[in-house]
Amino acid sequence: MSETLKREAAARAIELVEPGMRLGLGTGSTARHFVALLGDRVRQGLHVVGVPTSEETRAQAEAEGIRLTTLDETPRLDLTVDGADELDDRLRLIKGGGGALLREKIVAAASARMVVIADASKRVAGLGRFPLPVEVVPFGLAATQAAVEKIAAHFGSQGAVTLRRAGAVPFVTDGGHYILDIAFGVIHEPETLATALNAVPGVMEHGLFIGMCSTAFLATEGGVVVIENSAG
Ligand SMILES: O=C[C@H](O)[C@H](O)[C@H](O)COP(=O)(O)O
Repeated sequence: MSETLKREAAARAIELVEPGMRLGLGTGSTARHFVALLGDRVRQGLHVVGVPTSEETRAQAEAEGIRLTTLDETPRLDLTVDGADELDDRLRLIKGGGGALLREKIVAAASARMVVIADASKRVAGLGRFPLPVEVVPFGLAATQAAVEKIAAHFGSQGAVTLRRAGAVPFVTDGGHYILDIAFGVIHEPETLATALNAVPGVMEHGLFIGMCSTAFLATEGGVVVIENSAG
């Protein structure tokens, strides 16, 4: 996706921001455009407060001069704007390609509204083309991975469950956890899979965001397509 299209999707989401709003600030290359545009608005005098979903976004938002808060100080947010790795027509999402899924999900759950910004290539008929990230605690990794592999096989995974790496060492999330990426191909029952993964000791969170997103702005060469989901 070109940076221009990412920015167009972000610009549509900026139109939803109103003075005084409490915002969740997403993570990734598309959310980065939203934070940059928000910084422009703040410099023009807009008063909002934001909760970043990663240390990367925190650093960007601070550099942009956006006032930040925490969910401890501000437990309810008005709007979260974030990217996604995949979404279907019911606005079920896969997130976590950048490893920020745990904070992203906590922030989205604390928000009255979650809006996804992405390009149309992220839209799929069925989730699972993008490997599903599962965040796990380092303690007991082999046992947790074995349990996740069993679930992956039960739910039709045709591929591997892979420990995400950053060079020679495991990738470590902002929360100090590891990521297992499950190659599915197609996930036939995302809701049931989500429940099964949530039940594994050692699994902190997974990248299936179901029933959380209410609106998506998908940028195409021909303009921004809007998908709404009243259940989100
Ligand atoms: O952990 C990362 C997040 O879930 C991102 O929002 C997701 O990976 C999409 O990122 P991008 O906008 O760079 O494609």
